[in-house]
Amino acid sequence: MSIDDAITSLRQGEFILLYDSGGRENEVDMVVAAQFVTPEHISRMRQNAGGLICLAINDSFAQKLNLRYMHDILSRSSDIDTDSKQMIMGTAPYGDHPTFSISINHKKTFTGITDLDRALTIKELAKLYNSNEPKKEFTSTFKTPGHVPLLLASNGLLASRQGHTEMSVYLAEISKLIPVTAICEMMDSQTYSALTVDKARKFAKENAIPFIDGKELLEFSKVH
Ligand SMILES: O=C(CO)[C@H](O)[C@H](O)COP(=O)(O)O
Ligand SMILES: [Mg+2]
Ligand SMILES: [Mg+2]
Repeated sequence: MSIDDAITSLRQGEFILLYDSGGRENEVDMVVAAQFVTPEHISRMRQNAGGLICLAINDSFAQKLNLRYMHDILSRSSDIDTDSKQMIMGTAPYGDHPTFSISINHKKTFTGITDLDRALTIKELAKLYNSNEPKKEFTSTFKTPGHVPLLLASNGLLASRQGHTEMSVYLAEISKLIPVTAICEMMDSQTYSALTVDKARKFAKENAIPFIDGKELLEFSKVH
C-alpha cells in the first residue's frame, strides 16, 4: 500500500503501521491521528502493539506549550546531583536523542491509565492545537506526571531526525490533520522482542492496514 493509502486511513481515524529502518530501532509502530483517538484505539494499541503509548507533537506546538525534552529538563535541574546526572540519556544505543518530554493526564481522568482515561488525555491534547490560548489551557487542563508521555518532534521533521516521532507527525501534516499522533511500538509476545518487520507486514496485510516504510517516506519527503 502507498502513502496515499496511509493518508486516507489517517484521515478516517484508522491505524497505519510505520517502520523506521534497520539502521535505527528497527521497529514498527502503530500510528493514529490523535484528534480521532477513542478508547477502542487505546485498547487495540495495548493488545496489538503492546509497547508504550505516546503522544507525538510538532515543534511549533511544543514551543507554544513551552515544552522541553526531559533530558534537558533533568540536565538543568539543580535538584539532581552530578553523579545522578550521569544517568541522563544523551543518545540511545541506536544513535538518536530521545524525544521524551513530560508525561500528562487530562484533569478529568481518575488513574489516567484506563483506555477511557488515556483516550481523553490524547484527544483533548490534540484539540488544544486549535486553541487561542494553548499554553493557558494546557497548564489549567492537564496534570504532570501522568500516563501519556509526550514526544517532541524535531524542528524540520525528517530533515532533522528520522524517528517515529517525526515520521508520524509528518504523515499527519501531509494528511492536513492536526500534527499530533498517538504511537505505540509493536511487540512480539512469542519472542519477547520487538515484532519483526516481516511479521508486522503480515499483520498489516491480514488486517488491511497501510504499511509505511521509513526509507520510502524519507524519499517522498525530499521531493514533496
Ligand atoms: O521510544 C519510543 C517511545 O516509546 C518509540 O520508539 C517511539 O517510536 C518514538 O521514538 P522515536 O522517534 O525515537 O522512534
Ligand atoms: Mg524507541
Ligand atoms: Mg520509535
